[in-house]
Amino acid sequence: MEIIQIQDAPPANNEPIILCIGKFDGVHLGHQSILRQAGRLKETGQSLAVMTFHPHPLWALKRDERYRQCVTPSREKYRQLERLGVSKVYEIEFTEKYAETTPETFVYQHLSLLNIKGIVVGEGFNFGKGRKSDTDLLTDLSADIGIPVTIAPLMTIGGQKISSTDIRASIREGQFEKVNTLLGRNYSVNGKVVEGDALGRKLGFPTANLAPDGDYELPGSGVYLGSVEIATENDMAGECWYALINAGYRPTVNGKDYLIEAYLLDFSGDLYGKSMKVSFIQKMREEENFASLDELIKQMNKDKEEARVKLGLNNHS
Ligand SMILES: Cc1cc2nc3c(=O)[nH]c(=O)nc-3n(C[C@H](O)[C@H](O)[C@H](O)COP(=O)(O)O)c2cc1C
Ligand SMILES: Nc1ncnc2c1ncn2[C@@H]1O[C@H](COP(=O)(O)OP(=O)(O)O)[C@@H](O)[C@H]1O
Repeated sequence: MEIIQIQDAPPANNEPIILCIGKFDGVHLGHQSILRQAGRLKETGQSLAVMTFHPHPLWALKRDERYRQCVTPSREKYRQLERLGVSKVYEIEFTEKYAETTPETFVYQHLSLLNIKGIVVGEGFNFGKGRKSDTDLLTDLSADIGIPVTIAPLMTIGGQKISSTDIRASIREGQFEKVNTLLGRNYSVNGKVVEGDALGRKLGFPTANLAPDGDYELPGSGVYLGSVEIATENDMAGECWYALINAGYRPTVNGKDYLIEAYLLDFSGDLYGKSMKVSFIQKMREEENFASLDELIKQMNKDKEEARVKLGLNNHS
């Protein structure tokens, strides 16, 4: 997949494309349905392209904290888009200056440089400077340069529209049954295994400490059931292990900074420096401040047993 970073107009290109425009944070079920709709419009010889923005406009312009972190920071977003058949991404660096782009400039001067056979956006899509820059205006301006626009209806679950903002809030609350349903896959954080205080192995629970590779919306403190995929040399498709994940501040050992660490069930080996994908399945309990390390170990053993029962693993290791 080709990723083209731009600050305003894209470089002129004659390759015929169907273009989806949006932030696509999370590449959730709603986004997936927009991409599927675009895929259906695609004729032989045409490819699927996405035009997206980074950072989120509401962070860039209003410093609204709810929009700083992402369900899928760029790298993970592009990995998910590629899986869904997208072969080209235009990533617009969203700045205060870019926000001044009028709808007319965006369509007549930017989009016109590409060979767009159709545009697909979700219902409620907004673009360009000014309040009336909605899907109707996009449809009208695009019609002037001969591009049909399809508005994909917003997908709902239980009467509620699927939204990246809600998903981010649910990640903070550790509600992974809900998050994973809305994403259509398990929420995950990618990164490298880094060294910690080397206490885990003394407690009988070595934990691979994660340095995330992007600005992820991170789970609230707690102990989670999940899995860890260890990357092979160049990609993320590697061995997968169930895991107990501790996210938070480790009050028992006076931890300072927020950390995600994973104890891989039935694994032994050296993971330092490897890339891993930590996926969250469900919350098991809150992180607690135990009076002693012995009490922490006792609880971790209970956690392990509970996890094995939940996962249907036999209890011999
Ligand atoms: C299953 C599991 C549950 C944990 N629960 C807690 C907890 O409730 N409170 C806490 O302070 N730390 C908890 N921890 C974190 C440990 O304190 C931490 O793994 C240990 O201090 C080792 O740190 P290290 O990786 O820096 O060596 C938990 C870790 C695991 C693997
Ligand atoms: N089952 C396991 N789960 C996680 N890490 C393991 C496991 N077995 C061995 N390891 C190794 O042990 C390291 C963690 O040991 P630990 O004593 O917690 O040290 P640190 O504080 O540096 O993370 C991991 O980074 C990994 O290399």
